[in-house]
Amino acid sequence: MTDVVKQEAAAGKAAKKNRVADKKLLLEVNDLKVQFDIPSKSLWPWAKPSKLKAVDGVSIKLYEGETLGIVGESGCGKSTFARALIGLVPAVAGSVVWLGQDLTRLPYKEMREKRKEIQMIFQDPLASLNPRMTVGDIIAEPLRTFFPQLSKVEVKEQVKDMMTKVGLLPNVINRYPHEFSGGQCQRIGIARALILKPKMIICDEPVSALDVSIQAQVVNLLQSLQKELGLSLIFIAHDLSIVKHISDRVLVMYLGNVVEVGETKALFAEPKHPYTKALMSAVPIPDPILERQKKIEMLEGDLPSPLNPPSGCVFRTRCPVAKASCAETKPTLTGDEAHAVSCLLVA
Ligand SMILES: Nc1ncnc2c1ncn2[C@@H]1O[C@H](COP(=O)(O)OP(=O)(O)OP(=O)(O)O)[C@@H](O)[C@H]1O
Repeated sequence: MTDVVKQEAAAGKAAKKNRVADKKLLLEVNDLKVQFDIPSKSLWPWAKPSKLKAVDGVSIKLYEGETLGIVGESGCGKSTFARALIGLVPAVAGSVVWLGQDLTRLPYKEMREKRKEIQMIFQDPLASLNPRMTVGDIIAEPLRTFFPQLSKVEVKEQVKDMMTKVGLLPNVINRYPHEFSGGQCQRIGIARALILKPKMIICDEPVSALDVSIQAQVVNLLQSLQKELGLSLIFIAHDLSIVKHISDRVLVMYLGNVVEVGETKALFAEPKHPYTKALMSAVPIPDPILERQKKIEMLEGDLPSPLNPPSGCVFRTRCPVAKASCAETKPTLTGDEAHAVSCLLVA
C-alpha cells in the first residue's frame, strides 16, 4: 500500500470514529437475557419447569437518529428482545440503559413515564388496533392517558395533525379499523406510536403482513417521519432487502445470540459469519443472469430448540465449517462498532 493510500485509509477511519463520537447514545443494552418457564411434561407435580433461553446475552448500542435492523430466522428471539427493551417481558439478566437510566431496574411508575419516549409498532396492523374504537380514539388514547389535562379540542387537533402527517385524511377520524386496508391500518398504528413524540420506535415486522407495493409506501413513510422528527428506529424484519434499504447498522441473531453486527454496507458487502453468509446468499438479485449464477448456501437442519441449545457456539450444529473446538468454547463478539462477529473461526 502506498503512503497516500495509507493516509487516506487512516483519515477515513478517524472520520468514522468522529462520526460515532459525535452521535448521542440513546440506548445501550448489555448482555440482556430473557427466559421463559416451560412447564415440565413429567407427571411428578414438583418437577421443575424447563428454561427456554429466548434471548441469551444480547448487547447493542443505538444512537440518535439511527436505524438498527434486526434479522434472523423465525424463533431466534427478535420479538422477545424488542419486547424486553420496553419491559413487556421481564429480563432475567442484563441492563437496558436508556439515556443513562437502567430501565430494567426502574419502578413501574417511572418505567411508565419512560414509555412515552419509546413506542412500538406491531406486525399485524389490524389485530393491533381495538376494533371497537374509532381511529380518532385509537390515536388519542396514549395522549388521554399521559396528558389528562388536555382538552377534547386540543386532543382532536393533535390527532388530526398526526393523521395528516402519516397520510390519512382527517375526515376519517370517526371510522373503525375494519373499514381500512392493511396499509392504512399500519398508518393508524404509526400515528398512535408517534402521538406522544417518542425518541425511539421499535418496529416489529411492521410490513411483513402487507402487500409488496404497500410495504414500500410504509417503509418510505417511516423513513420520512424519521428524518422529520429525528427518530431512532429498531427495525425487525425477515426481508433482508428492506432491512438493507432502511438500516444504518444491522444485527444478525441466531438462537437468542448476536452472531454478527455492523454497518449495513460492510455487513452486506462482506458478511463474515457463516450464518450471515447463508442469509445473504438467499437474498434475490434483481438481475436474472446474476440470480441464476448465484450460489445459495443452504443451511442443513432446523433451528435447535432454545430449551436445549448446543454447547459452545450455538450455530455449530448447522455450520458448514464447524470444528470440534466449536463445541467447547462459546464465542464472543469481536471487532468494533463498524463490524463485529461472534465466531471462533473468523479472525
Ligand atoms: N411467552 C412465551 N412463552 C414461551 N416461549 C416463548 C414465548 N414467547 C416466545 N417464546 C419462544 O421464544 C423463542 C423466540 O421467540 P420470538 O417470537 O422472540 O422469535 P422471533 O425471532 O421474533 O420469531 P418470528 O420472526 O417468528 O416472530 C421461540 O422459541 C418462542 O417459541
